[in-house]
Amino acid sequence: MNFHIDNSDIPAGIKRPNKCTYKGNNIPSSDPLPSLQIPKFKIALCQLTVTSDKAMNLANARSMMEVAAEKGARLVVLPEMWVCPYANDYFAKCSEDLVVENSSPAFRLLSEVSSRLRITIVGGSLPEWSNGRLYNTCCVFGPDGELKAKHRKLHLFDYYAPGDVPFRESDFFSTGDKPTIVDTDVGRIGIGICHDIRFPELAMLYRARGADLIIFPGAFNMSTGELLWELEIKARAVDNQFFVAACSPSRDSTGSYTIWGHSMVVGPNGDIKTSSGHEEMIAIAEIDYSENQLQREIFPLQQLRKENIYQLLEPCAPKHFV
Ligand SMILES: NC(=O)CC(=O)C(=O)O
Repeated sequence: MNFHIDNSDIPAGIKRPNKCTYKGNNIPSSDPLPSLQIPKFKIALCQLTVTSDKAMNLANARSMMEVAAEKGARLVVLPEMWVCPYANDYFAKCSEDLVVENSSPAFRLLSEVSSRLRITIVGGSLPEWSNGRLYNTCCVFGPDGELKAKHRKLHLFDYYAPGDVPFRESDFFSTGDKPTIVDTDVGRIGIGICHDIRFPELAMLYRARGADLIIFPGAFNMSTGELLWELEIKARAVDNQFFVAACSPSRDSTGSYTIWGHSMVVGPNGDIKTSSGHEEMIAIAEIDYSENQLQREIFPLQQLRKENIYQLLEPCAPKHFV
């Protein structure tokens, strides 16, 4: 299992000095933990109701972020697809070009709110239009209102469960091609979008790069949500011994795709720090990164790894098991 982190997409000011090549058995045994110096802070997950009226969604996001900041949150998170319903009919018509200056109302909103309220915003995701392609994209803004990172969903959600409504994101979106890890005022954060949570290698990569927290804007449906939402969030947290936060739209959002909700923050030992129901609300939790360190002392998993035994070099043929 070889990973190469390319953070060339991250603005120069926040680039890590060295690129890191993670070769499976080469996970640093003691991560750099600059964030231990960061005092406890509050994270707010805004579980918005998304309608077919984009202007209304933007206004609603603005007021929920303002309430979150009033409640003391320094890190505010929005859900996957908060500018339009998570439905094929809306992606192209609600898309925004994030590069052409002033052409993205959502970009302007996130930049303005983050700088005015002096907060870090992980801006959920929106349909991004770029060079003739659509991406499902998350933007991260710092308290100076600057874009710090942009993550394009790496794993598109193509789903065909018998008896359930099929969904093919790949009919509309192109995939991203980079992991996204960003140093912010509230720690080193790895970003994934929804289905990205099902690929543990991505979270492991973020762990190897010293992430304190991973954030997944997401929108699981009623079947996958009930069975897997909490399980996936907890699994990524306990395997990697860091915080994981996942923020969903509320269930009464518009569209044929019914959303599970239950935005949640889970700590490094698997305990739920906050969890919403399925209705519109803001879920707030306190994050203390010393819990990551404590958990790593209680269970020193990194030191026990035996990559020489289970490193994934190639797809396993059955003969490997005899
Ligand atoms: N939005 C998604 O990627 C949906 C998903 O992963 C799910 O399980 O539902």
